[in-house]
Amino acid sequence: MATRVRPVSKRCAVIGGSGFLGRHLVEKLLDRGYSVSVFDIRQSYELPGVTFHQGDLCDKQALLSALKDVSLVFHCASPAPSSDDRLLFERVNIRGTQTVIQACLDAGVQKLVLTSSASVVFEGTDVKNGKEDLPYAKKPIDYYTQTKIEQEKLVLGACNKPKGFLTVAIRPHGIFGPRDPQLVPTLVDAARRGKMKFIIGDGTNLVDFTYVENVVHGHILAAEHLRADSPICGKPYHITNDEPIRFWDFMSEVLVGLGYPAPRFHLPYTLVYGLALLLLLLTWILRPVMSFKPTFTPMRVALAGTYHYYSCEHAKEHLGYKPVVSLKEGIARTVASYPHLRRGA
Ligand SMILES: NC(=O)C1=CN([C@@H]2O[C@H](COP(=O)(O)OP(=O)(O)OC[C@H]3O[C@@H](n4cnc5c(N)ncnc54)[C@H](O)[C@@H]3O)[C@@H](O)[C@H]2O)C=CC1
Ligand SMILES: CC(C)CCC[C@@H](C)[C@H]1CC[C@H]2C3=C(CC[C@]12C)[C@@]1(C)CCC(=O)C[C@@H]1CC3
Repeated sequence: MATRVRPVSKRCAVIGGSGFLGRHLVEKLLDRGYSVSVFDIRQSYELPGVTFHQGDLCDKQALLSALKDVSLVFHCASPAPSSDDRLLFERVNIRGTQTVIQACLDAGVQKLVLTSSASVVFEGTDVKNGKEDLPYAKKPIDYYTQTKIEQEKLVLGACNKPKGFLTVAIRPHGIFGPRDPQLVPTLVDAARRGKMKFIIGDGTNLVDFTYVENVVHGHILAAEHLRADSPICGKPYHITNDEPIRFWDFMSEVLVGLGYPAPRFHLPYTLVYGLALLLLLLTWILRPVMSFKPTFTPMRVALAGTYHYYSCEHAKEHLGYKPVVSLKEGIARTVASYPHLRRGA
């Protein structure tokens, strides 16, 4: 029997495909008939239809073998924001992204979709219904954000219609869902250590939390709309759930869903932010003798106590984007996916 040959245009690569978002993206791409090449420094699963290439994205030769016969690349690799390691962020997010672009050009890749972040415009002060034309943060709140800005500029700047190399950036915000190693585990860890009794500020600040499948949907729409005659070339797009929620209501729903009490007592924002700065200073001073990671970093306190929600009108208009999973359903699926993090488990 003759084997069915997939068209070349249905072969894509996901750099960072072993991660939380990357794996969800890979699964949806497979559903949609793509064959996928995953490039990552670690291999976290096996799936039929996926070829794994283990390597560091700063290594162009390693990347080139993963990009063979690939016309579309998704770049969603990054060190974890909590690592706060300046040199690592600069190496991977800036120099590594330059290497990714060069490898795409050398391999004849036609489309590059970057996972950026809505945080590229966040400076620790309120952003309400922020659109894509907000300026990049002049004083980025941490090294992660600083290097995500440089990364986005590099990818969007590399868009070159005459060369047939098209790029676009997706800016998600507060991604959550099954298998997320960051949001729910950090929250539950803080709750188990009795640190989730307090609401920072008055608790009315609205923010975006975006269910992972909506973020995946935005990426695939962007890839499929990326053509030389499309207005999306070289542009960033916010992808959110389009349902801003109070930060502390979201935290409470997840905590209560997992059997923990909701935070109740209010603490002034400036006091907690000041304490977080002091704690950060202490970690630097004590680094030669001991190392510890504070739960309440200035970045987390800023995210917990300010408004940060973004408009996804441009994505609706140019990509035909509409969230596919509501916030309520996303929270329910997420809570159900963490039985091992339930209180008493
Ligand atoms: N989680 C969130 O709330 C948000 C995430 N993002 C962005 O989404 C993307 C994916 O994030 P997550 O899935 O949450 O993170 P993750 O940590 O689960 O996945 C990142 C993947 O990148 C890989 N990686 C890191 N350094 C690498 C290197 N040098 N070479 C090859 N692979 C490398 C890791 O092994 C990991 O599998 C990142 O670019 C992140 O900046 C943007 C907005 C919000
Ligand atoms: C201890 C509590 C005050 C907070 C626990 C939850 C936090 C770990 C998360 C709440 C908002 C999240 C968030 C991100 C990481 C996890 C949180 C801080 C990002 C920084 C991830 C990377 C981005 O690009 C932006 C995200 C904004 C929201």
